Amino acid sequence: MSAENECPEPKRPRRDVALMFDGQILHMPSALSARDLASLENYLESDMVQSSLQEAVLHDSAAAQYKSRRCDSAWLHLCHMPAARKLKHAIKRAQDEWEVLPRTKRGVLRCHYEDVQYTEYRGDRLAHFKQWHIDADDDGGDEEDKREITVVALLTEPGTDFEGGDFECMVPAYPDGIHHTLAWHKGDIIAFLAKRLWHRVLPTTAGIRKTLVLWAKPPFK
Ligand SMILES: O=C(O)CCC(=O)C(=O)O
Ligand SMILES: [Fe+2]
Repeated sequence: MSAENECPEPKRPRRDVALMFDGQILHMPSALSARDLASLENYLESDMVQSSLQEAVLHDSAAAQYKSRRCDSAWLHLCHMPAARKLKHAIKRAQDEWEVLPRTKRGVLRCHYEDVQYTEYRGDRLAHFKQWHIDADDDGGDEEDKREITVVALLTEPGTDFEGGDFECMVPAYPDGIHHTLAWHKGDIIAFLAKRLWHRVLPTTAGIRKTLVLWAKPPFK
């Protein structure tokens, strides 16, 4: 068959990496390829991962306001997955933008990556993280409060794989800022400053919303 007769899958128009919402979110469209997503899907559906999903734990820092959350999470190494490399690449891209983590004299990023948080927001649980929160509190003393950069990868498609589950943010800050809803797609990655961006996830009303979150913090001495 000649190339003209082949019928490739329709591709979404390529979108560029963009700073959004007053520069508080760095949006990286299609950062995960169809192949990355397919291998992740197999792994995330395995008994090993499914049996380690647990009701997500609340962070008790007062300012971070982790008070209202209902979803299932597992902490994963993902070291063998191409997606892990892409998440770290997104952290590096965010560091280039915001310079919040140290670098070596040669300019190489020095940081500690947490394990990856995989979360399922199930429609049948009306799962959510609807409490406005930041991921780390400047004045907090918890290990989580050392987080500087958050990256989130969306693994299922809004409106197709799940309903609801909007990612919302408020800029410049909660409670008096402007309220935005992120328009993003399966395979997109966003990055933001863990101590700065006020955000939340509205209830998923059908299907399953799935995300990976990676946090980077300064290296241990
Ligand atoms: O799943 C998301 O889109 C973000 C989740 C979140 O805000 C968090 O785990 O702190
Ligand atoms: Fe968060």
